[in-house]
Amino acid sequence: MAAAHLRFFASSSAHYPPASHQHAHPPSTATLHPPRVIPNVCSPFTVESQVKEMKKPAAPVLDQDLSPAVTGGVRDFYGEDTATEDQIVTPWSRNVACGLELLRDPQYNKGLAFTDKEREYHYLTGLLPPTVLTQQMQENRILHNLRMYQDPLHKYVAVMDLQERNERLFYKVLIDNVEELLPIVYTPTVGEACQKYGSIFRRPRGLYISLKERGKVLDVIKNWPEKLVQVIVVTDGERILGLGDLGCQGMGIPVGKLALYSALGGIRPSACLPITIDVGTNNEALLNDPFYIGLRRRRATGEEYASFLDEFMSAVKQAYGEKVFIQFEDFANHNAFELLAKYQRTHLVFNDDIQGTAVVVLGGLLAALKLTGGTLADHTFLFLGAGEAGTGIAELIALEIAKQGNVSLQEARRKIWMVDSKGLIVKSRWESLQHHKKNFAHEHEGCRDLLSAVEALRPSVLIGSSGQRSTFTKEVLETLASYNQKPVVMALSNPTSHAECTAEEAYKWTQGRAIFGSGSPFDPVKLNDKLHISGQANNAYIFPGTGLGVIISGAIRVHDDMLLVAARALAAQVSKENLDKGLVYPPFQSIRKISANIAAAVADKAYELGLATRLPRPADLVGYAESCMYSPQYRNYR
Ligand SMILES: NC(=O)C1=CN([C@@H]2O[C@H](COP(=O)(O)OP(=O)(O)OC[C@H]3O[C@@H](n4cnc5c(N)ncnc54)[C@H](OP(=O)(O)O)[C@@H]3O)[C@@H](O)[C@H]2O)C=CC1
Ligand SMILES: CC(=O)C(=O)O
Ligand SMILES: [Mg+2]
Repeated sequence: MAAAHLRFFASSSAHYPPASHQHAHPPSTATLHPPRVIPNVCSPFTVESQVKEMKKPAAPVLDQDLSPAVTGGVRDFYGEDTATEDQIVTPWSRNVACGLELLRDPQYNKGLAFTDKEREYHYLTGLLPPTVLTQQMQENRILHNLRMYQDPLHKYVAVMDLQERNERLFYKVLIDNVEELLPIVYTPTVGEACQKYGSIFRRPRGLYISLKERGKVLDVIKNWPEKLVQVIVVTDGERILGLGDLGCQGMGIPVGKLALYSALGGIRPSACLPITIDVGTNNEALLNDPFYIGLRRRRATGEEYASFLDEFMSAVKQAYGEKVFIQFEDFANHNAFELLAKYQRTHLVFNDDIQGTAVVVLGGLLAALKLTGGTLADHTFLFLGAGEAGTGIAELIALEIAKQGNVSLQEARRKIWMVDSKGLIVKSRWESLQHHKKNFAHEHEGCRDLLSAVEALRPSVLIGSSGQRSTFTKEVLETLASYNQKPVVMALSNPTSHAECTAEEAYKWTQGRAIFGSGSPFDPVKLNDKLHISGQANNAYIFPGTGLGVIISGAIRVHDDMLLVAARALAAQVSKENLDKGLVYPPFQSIRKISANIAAAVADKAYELGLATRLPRPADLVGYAESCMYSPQYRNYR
């Protein structure tokens, strides 16, 4: 029933029963009402686990349908009410927070925005200076202070501190100033933050699951206080952006991605769980760094790695049910393809680097067709980099060409060429090629480098997914522009220091004719009195809306057709005004609207494919998606 799924998106804080009705459970949204029905007052309940461990695991409850039990009330989520004496449970309890404890709880703290009445009722009088500020005034003050920092890493630390202090204010500031703050909480600054995570570490955020916990992963997951987790972003830290193996310090990425899930896609922060799986690191500098926060051992591989990941994936399902959306992020490609292929049969998984990136690039290319003319099949695509991002994008482009032109996938793939670290991928290299590259090994003479491949193949679209800076050289881009009126150039690699070229280089070396997008943002470029604004070809356009679409429809799997419609939905939101400026992505400013549209398209496809479980299908999916989105406005406390 509609009410059953609406429940998941209402604010949990607004609906807690009074203290006299406390359960032995953490606060749950299970008794929530549809999201539009939000009372003005709530009590700031906090959750505590009083005893860490008892005897042995409670029976897992696999079904995450939180419909009230027959007798009413909250579903026995972890089977704690039905546990026998032999079984161990985690004794969660809940309190009404007040005084300093309330000020230190980021979920409920409002700082100087607590009203006099709230201060009196919640024992805050005297703990705050007398001024009462509005949330907007608080935001203005935060921005004023942030803008005083010159170093982006200082801004990162300040913004993360805000998230630790006052979650709603953090999200309001982020949502209202997304274009200014995205480069701080996300690429490029998050890359530097991960490199220095050990030094800037203040308070832990997210869940660290290390090999030390082998055999006890479910117990570790149960330490996480939120029980209604809907999205997990997990990394093992082996390929963090283009920065390589950062081990346990990769945690900045799941934390950052999930902040975007809430800010850009409207998933409730409490439903988001960042996880880092620490299986060691092969980064010598980190292993020798006294401030390194992870396990000091080399990476587990083979059976040791695979069985640990297996234990993790089963534990997640046991803890949060079948429909928790698990996003793999920044795994090295020797694991990423295999993990996706293996777990997409049994879990609701999504690999952002393979699938999310594919969608954002396809979306940009579909929009670019309005500038270049023709169809996708009229183009020749050349990639520098044939890893997760590169081959993921290539496969989705081929799928779209095949669907549009009613041709076979094999034929569609012939439009696509790839260069890896050993040169052009051609048939003669077949025996030594990794599996994910084989579909793009065509009959052709080998080319040693990108320039000779450009000369030989004369592509119209050049895509960089190599993680290698400055590889789109002057010669490469000039050659591309010598026979293309409007060459499409995407320098996807992150962070900025790893981009294949800068925006300035792309425009300068193509005489301002390039249609350019990059993984990390570049400032507008002025060339011959014309201002060129480039788009950010980053999966941040995609994963928040895709995740929202999956959740609101209760989809049980991610199907390729859901990715195609997400790309088309993104392209459809590029206006004529954007295109006139050379932009093939809509501005991030309207990202929540963009995410709602992507969510609606993904959900619609899930219903059409019979993969959706939340029935009946809402008639107005865009409106429904918007109504489900988290709002960071403060609530009034009684
Ligand atoms: N904008 C966005 O949204 C996204 C951007 N990215 C970025 O893309 C980059 C690559 O990520 P990903 O695909 O996951 O990484 P992978 O490691 O899976 O792939 C990298 C590819 O680049 C190739 N390569 C490395 N060095 C060179 C070189 N000198 N010349 C030619 N090819 C080279 C590798 O070749 P070989 O196979 O021979 O080793 C490999 O095929 C990263 O910087 C990442 O940040 C990733 C996801 C999303
Ligand atoms: C954006 C992203 O996911 C990456 O660079 O890995
Ligand atoms: Mg990534």
